[in-house]
Amino acid sequence: MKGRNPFSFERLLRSFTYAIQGFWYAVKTEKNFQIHLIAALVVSACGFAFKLNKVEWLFILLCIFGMLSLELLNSAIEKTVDLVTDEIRPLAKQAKDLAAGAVLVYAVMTVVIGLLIFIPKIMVLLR
Ligand SMILES: Nc1ncnc2c1ncn2[C@@H]1O[C@H](COP(=O)(O)OP(=O)(O)OP(=O)(O)O)[C@@H](O)[C@H]1O
Repeated sequence: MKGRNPFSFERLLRSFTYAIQGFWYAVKTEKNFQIHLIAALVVSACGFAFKLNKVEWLFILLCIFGMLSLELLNSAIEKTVDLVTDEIRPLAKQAKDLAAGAVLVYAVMTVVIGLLIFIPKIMVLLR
């Protein structure tokens, strides 16, 4: 059937375009996402400055891209909740706070990984 092929190149390209639009919307409008992007750039610069090895880069990349992805999902959940209701409702609060909790849990992990990787290198510099 015409237009129904799930593997068509146009369909794939269209989905990719929508994803880029979502990413760009977050870059332009979402304050927390902008903060995470700046943090990602700073951490990457530190990674190059401290000449991280391949395994350290893998962990840093997982932290950076995982954090950015979760932040996008969190924003999507916030928008969905706002779409469903503009009234104060306990379920709306729970949904938003749970999504924010997911970001927090991952953020704690990224901070711990960042400290484990960078603190020994900073100590060597300070010796
Ligand atoms: N419709 C709602 N009903 C009940 N509580 C809500 C509702 N919308 C938001 N809240 C709660 O109010 C608090 C602030 O929500 P808000 O959406 O302003 O989040 P925020 O952290 O300021 O997010 P951002 O600044 O990223 O938009 C959160 O605890 C959230 O769960």
